[in-house]
Amino acid sequence: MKTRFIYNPKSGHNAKSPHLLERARLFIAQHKLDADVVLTERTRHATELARRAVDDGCELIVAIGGDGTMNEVAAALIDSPAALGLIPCGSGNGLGRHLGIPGPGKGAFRNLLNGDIRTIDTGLANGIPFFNAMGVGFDAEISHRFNRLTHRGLPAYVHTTFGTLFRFRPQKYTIRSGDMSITTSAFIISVANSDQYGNDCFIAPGASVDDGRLNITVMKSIHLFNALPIALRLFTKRIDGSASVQRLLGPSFSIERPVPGLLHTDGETHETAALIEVTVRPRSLRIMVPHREAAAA
Ligand SMILES: Nc1ncnc2c1ncn2[C@@H]1O[C@H](COP(=O)(O)OP(=O)(O)OP(=O)(O)O)[C@@H](O)[C@H]1O
Repeated sequence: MKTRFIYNPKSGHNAKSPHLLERARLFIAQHKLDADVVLTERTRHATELARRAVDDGCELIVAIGGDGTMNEVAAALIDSPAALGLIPCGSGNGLGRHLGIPGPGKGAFRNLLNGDIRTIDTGLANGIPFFNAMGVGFDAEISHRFNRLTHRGLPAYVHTTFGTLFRFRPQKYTIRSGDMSITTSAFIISVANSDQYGNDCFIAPGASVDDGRLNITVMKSIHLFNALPIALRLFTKRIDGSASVQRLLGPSFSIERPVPGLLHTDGETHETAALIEVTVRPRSLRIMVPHREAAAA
């Protein structure tokens, strides 16, 4: 299978140590693969590299990075015959965790040799693709601040979150889907394809990446007294029981706010219009996941 590895030297652990670059090259040599490794040089470059890989006839295109790199590579593979491979090494790895794709020290490379191909849904927010989750409000603000940090990881994420939490003000939104319309003040509106943001923080427990539907989670208010209980619920898949949370499921939604602002797609932020149209493109991305028997073992 003609394969190309796309390595982001700036993501997660790669920024601290380039050992995965060497590991990928060694893996190719050891298994005599028809494969090569290319490095990203700037934001969005991974999409260009992945497009070129598809044009070159690659059947497997492997992102070595976090959810941002995964998103950029996957964006070029929508509706293409090429499959995405993941060596998840970012700070959250939401899609990889949801799909049971192990980290590089735990079988991610082996998975590329003996994995199964699954075809998953793609979400689009005003035309911008996402594969794990998109969101507005506090969610997008945190992504924006987090992306500007030089030191990432769970401790930095927790620090950024709590540093911003009590200063952030909820905004008014109208969510529409078919005949349904809800106007509410919300702290976060998250639209998830998978069940988690990353780091086993479950924003949409029970979500499926191939059911042709997206999961909206509206968090209405977060304040001094409910922040910790909500955090505990997020990490124990019990967010549904919170009085501050409302969930919706469907193939398309619009989310309207009074003014334009930020949204994030898989953790990368974008300025966008006040009206956000969110749609799903069912089963449009092929991705290599652990072989069913190996995953069950
Ligand atoms: N050579 C480069 N120089 C600077 N930025 C880059 C380069 N290559 C890719 N990027 C950008 O690096 C960003 C971070 O990548 P990625 O999300 O994979 O890592 P992460 O943020 O550490 O992981 P996670 O999303 O899991 O937290 C992406 O926005 C990507 O566009």
